[in-house]
Amino acid sequence: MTDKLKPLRQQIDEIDAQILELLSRRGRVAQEVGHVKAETNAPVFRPEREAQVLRGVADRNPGPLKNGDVQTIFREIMSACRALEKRVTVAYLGPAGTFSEEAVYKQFGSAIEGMPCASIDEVFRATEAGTADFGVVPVENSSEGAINRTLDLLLGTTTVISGEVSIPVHHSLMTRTGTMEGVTVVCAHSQALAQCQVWLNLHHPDIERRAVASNAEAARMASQDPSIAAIASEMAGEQYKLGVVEAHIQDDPHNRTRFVVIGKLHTNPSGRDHTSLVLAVPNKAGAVYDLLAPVAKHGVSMTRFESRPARIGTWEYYFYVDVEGHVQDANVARALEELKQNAAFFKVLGSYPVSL
Ligand SMILES: C=C(O[C@@H]1C=C(C(=O)O)C=C[C@H]1O)C(=O)O
Repeated sequence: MTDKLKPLRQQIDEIDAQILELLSRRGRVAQEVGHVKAETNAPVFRPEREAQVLRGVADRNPGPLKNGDVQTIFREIMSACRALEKRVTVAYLGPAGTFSEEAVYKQFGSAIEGMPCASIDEVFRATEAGTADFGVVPVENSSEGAINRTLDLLLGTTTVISGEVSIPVHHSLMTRTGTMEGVTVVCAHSQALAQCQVWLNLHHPDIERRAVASNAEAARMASQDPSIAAIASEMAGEQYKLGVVEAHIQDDPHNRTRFVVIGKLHTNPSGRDHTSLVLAVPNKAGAVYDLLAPVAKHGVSMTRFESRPARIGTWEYYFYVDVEGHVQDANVARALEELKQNAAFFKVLGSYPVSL
């Protein structure tokens, strides 16, 4: 056995030496890129370029490693190379161990400074003030719909959307002991309680449900009190040394949350992009229909349409619309120009690469 392993491990050692040499070369080139950018005051983080690199490695991947795994490795390589230019600071809804933190790492890799914030409002504030270079905020969940606070803040922010990240959201029921003995209350963020309501009704109909600030906070509470069970990610459970009572209790097995990256950076076209806008129309018959006509006319696909009350006491709404393409694409530019003519309110939130 050992005789057979030895030469194979020698091969791996030789390959690792080559990988290390190549990584070092890549790092030195990234440093040069950093110097060129510094001369022209150009931004360090280029989401469109990173998206192209990640799509490229998936397209050219000869196997046997899976595309997603190769992309994870390259995500980290780019993160480490980027950190040689500058370590970007990213604000997100904390504490550590939330799905927002997972989204941050999926977008930026781990060579960053994470800045956990107490609320979505604070993420916007930190990014607007420049305390953070970027912010990552949840915008919609596949089972529960829009994250209204994010939509409301996007309306007035001076930041733009420079990226999107979508991650699978799996919830587990966890306690200190890994059993439900002595448990009188289940704590989680209100979204997570909603995403697990059918399962809870079926298995624990009589246990009190309590909404808390985040799932990670619920996990922290459960770690200190045996009468509390938390619904959170297993990552958060591990952080607080909880035992799993039941894994994957979310009602929809394909449950996902989409996040947007906010910042001051206007992203260039990557070849596969989305553009987000907010619109309002005068309150008259057929106005929404007329408003959206240019989208179809110019062959632009709409991928999302969401409404929010304008909160000015009348039945008026803001419409949050996502379309395929970049504001610099000719058909998108023409459609937006016409949309703007018919709109009482019009704001482009940003164009950015489609998430992996
Ligand atoms: C090296 C660059 O800077 C950053 C790092 C990248 C990389 O390591 O491939 C890609 C884009 C930038 O976010 C670059 O702009 O090319």
